[in-house]
Amino acid sequence: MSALRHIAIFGAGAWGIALAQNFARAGHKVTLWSRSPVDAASRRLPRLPHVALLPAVHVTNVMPEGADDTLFATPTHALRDIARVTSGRGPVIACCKGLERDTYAFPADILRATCPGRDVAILSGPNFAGEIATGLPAAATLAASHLSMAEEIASRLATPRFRLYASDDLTGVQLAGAAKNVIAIAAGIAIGAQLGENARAALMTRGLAEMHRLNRALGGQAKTLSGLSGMGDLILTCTGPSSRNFRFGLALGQNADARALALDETHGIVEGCRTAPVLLKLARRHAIDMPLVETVSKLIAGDMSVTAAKAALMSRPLATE
Ligand SMILES: NC(=O)c1ccc[n+]([C@@H]2O[C@H](COP(=O)([O-])OP(=O)(O)OC[C@H]3O[C@@H](n4cnc5c(N)ncnc54)[C@H](O)[C@@H]3O)[C@@H](O)[C@H]2O)c1
Ligand SMILES: O=P(O)(O)OC[C@H](O)CO
Repeated sequence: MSALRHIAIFGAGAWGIALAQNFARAGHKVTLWSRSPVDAASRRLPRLPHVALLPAVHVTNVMPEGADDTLFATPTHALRDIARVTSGRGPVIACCKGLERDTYAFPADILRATCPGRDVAILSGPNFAGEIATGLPAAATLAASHLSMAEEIASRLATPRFRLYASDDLTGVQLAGAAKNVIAIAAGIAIGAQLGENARAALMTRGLAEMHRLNRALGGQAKTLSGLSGMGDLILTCTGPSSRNFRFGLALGQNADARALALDETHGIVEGCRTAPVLLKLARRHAIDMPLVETVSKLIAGDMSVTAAKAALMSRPLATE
């Protein structure tokens, strides 16, 4: 295992807590930054109240200093504001999955702009926070612009319970992480509306085809979409009932007032809701057809019913694959 490090994590939500526990369990010193005042004595944080923080995790709302590695586990829309006020040395690693609304920027673009001169990386994969927080085994992709950089960071941050696979495909990894949340909403809708398992499998597969089209146009590598951050995360999020994106879709498919649920972040961020319309605009900029992403965007906005969505998708011209 690598030498012990001081790791700063911004965002004390579900993912920040899980990462903190993982690194602390491996012996690293962890500073977990929370934007709200913290009751440090309880060693429990609201998002995962069943998890008692390990002693090596120091929770604070004061900017951490002197960390070897800095990770961001905030929602994507909060990343720019947080990253621009951090300082320090060592790599900055975004662990969020999404696209910024007005700029169409992926997390690595945001970190490049806000943390000039520092190495930038992305951590993404099939990772439910609750499982990692309790020490169950998992794996993810660690991507950077150069493979040697990704390998170096991955070897430092991998732990006995969290394997990291290096990649030099920032584009593919980030596109997959953003898009799978949108497809998971579609999968949830299919199950919620009792359209069946066949429909879910078809949505996942055709969703993956849409991801491939845009990935190609953006310059991402096809093989990335078969990896942990691609297929791996797509499978987990579309089939794992603890996915917030899937659960949001499920509620939408059951005609529940899901939009209110998505906007209420007290139950955790539903990134796919914010991502869907931005992803659609990005695809249009590149003249890429993403009918599934378009349909999910309309359903989220309340501009289409599930019945109309089913009819529209089933009556599209037949195609090859
Ligand atoms: N939960 C998971 O299983 C998981 C796994 C992998 C990746 N992710 C990704 O990690 C990111 C964070 O997810 P999460 O599950 O931790 O969400 P969460 O809703 O549980 O927590 C988000 C945290 O960010 C903080 N935050 C929100 N807005 C902020 C702002 N403007 N400034 C500062 N802090 C702010 C919140 O207070 C909260 O502590 C998302 O992009 C998500 O897709 C989540
Ligand atoms: O709960 P979700 O839908 O945000 O998914 C969490 C992770 O991204 C799964 O890898």
